[in-house]
Amino acid sequence: MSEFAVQTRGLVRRFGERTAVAGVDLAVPAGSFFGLVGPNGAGKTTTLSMITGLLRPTAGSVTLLGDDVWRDPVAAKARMGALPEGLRLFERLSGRELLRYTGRLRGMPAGVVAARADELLAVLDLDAAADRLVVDYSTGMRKKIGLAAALLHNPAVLFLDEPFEGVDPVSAGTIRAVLERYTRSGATVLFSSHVMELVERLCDRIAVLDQGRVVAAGPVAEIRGGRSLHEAFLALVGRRTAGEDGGLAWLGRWSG
Ligand SMILES: Nc1ncnc2c1ncn2[C@@H]1O[C@H](COP(=O)(O)OP(=O)(O)OP(=O)(O)O)[C@@H](O)[C@H]1O
Repeated sequence: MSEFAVQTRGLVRRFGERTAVAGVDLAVPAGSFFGLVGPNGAGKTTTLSMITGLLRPTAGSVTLLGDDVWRDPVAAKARMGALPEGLRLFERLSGRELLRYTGRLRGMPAGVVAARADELLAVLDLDAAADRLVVDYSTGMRKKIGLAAALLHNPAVLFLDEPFEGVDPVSAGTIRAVLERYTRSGATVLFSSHVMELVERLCDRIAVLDQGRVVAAGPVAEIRGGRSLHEAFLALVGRRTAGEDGGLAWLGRWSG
């Protein structure tokens, strides 16, 4: 088996004239908790979509535990779970029905699905809402049921696009605990986030993307270099703060 859970080589994605991902090489060691960070529009979602087999790369390759995601998608997808950005769920199913349906799509025995669904619903604090329709779920509940669906078949590698966005601190803590438990068992998590404090707390390695390229990658302590990850991030992506150049002079000025 490959020592890398995920490896991308020369990954490129163009949309017409625009190059969203401009040659990304990532090596995610098996068993790591890996963060993909970068400013808005850096190419995180596009990269994750290509890695998870949702968006065909313009060039380059992706392997998952040695299987080529685009040449052998069935083998690769059997070993991955994914919580994509803006995940569309089956709104007219209850949370429990959604998990049962997901299990059937994965070809899992009904008894195993029912038992795992009950456990996931309980651990993710969704048991009271298990029989309510997903359309009535809050943002945090949707992330949690999406995570349950992604974990149901016990994948070796889990991909999460902004799993904490719009999630309150209680649900974020629950999600974090489940992910930590999952990586302790030897699984790999690759997730994208803007929340540097969380990335710093959870990840052992990160890659920083900017304008479709990896501008830094490695162990968190190395990237931080004695600073907070937030400071290191700002230094790497080199953005000035909006309004510092004298724009918005009219804002907050009232007369009369
Ligand atoms: N379907 C598309 N068609 C055209 N351009 C796209 C498409 N998807 C993404 N892009 C462009 O590709 C670039 C990277 O977008 P992407 O969503 O991957 O960034 P991101 O790092 O995930 O950003 P965010 O943090 O805001 O979610 C952006 O310039 C975006 O406008």
